[in-house]
Amino acid sequence: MTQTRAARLMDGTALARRIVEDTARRAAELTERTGTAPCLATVLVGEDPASVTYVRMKQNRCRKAGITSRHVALPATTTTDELVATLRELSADPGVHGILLQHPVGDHIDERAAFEAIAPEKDVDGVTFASFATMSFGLPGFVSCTPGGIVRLLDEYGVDPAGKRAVVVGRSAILGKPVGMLLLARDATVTYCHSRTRDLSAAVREADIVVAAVGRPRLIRGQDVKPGAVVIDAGYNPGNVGDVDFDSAVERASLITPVPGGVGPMTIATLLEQTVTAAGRQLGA
Ligand SMILES: Nc1nc2c(c(=O)[nH]1)N[C@@H](CN(C=O)c1ccc(C(=O)N[C@@H](CCC(=O)O)C(=O)O)cc1)CN2
Repeated sequence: MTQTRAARLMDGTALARRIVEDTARRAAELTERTGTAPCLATVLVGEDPASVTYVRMKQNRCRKAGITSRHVALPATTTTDELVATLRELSADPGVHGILLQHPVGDHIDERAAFEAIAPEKDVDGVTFASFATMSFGLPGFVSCTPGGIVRLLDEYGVDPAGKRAVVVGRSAILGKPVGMLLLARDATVTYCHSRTRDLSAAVREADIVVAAVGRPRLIRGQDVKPGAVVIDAGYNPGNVGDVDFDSAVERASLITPVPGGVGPMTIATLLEQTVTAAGRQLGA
């Protein structure tokens, strides 16, 4: 008789719904107490269809949670200086409590310069150097949203990273690097893999926790997953395909995030939660 072992799914949709419900309660209390609703400014450069969809999802969720949103749509021809000026204006505007610059912004723009124009107290997407530093040192501040959401999922499913080998595949500024720092802060032994890693399969086979965050469809295959490992798929690829080959990985992992319904919803829930926190601090409540 053959025995099949399939991993438990980590349900990001359900956890995100609970976080958004709690955030909506906090937003209502804050609005009642201060007479001002929390406000998130979303900034989109160009009309990349995926980015348009993500920004719309964020605005819809804001509306449902009692957070107002102000949208700034800029043409694809926007220069770095123009984008920086827009973000500085929003940073100085007392009616805006959080700022989200949708990534990517286009190759002709210096994205880092743009991120750094966001005031740290309004950096609810956790993309500035200041947020990276506070997050890495476990100090008060805002975490990068997808990494923050991943750690919440691990907590929810009772996964303690302490002493575990965590392999992060990808080193982007808003995902790979910060998720590694959060896992390190939880005492995991963290290895980063990237395009110059010599033997990715060998590294992944050692991992108790794998975070796939590279944007390469189905790069991580079941045969490379250590039996019983926790597999987090943070890949966003066209057609809702993750970076993990789910069908093979689910047979080896103990816990795995699906795509869709895993990490994605947690990204937006974290953004909303941090927007209300930012508003509370700025409104002195
Ligand atoms: N400034 C930022 N830019 C980008 C981020 C980010 O966190 N900050 N992350 C990604 C894209 N992203 C948010 O912007 C995002 C992607 C996917 C989801 C999501 O909930 N996906 C669903 C499926 C959605 C669908 O049905 O199409 C899921 O996985 O279940 C949320 C946010 C890049 N840019």
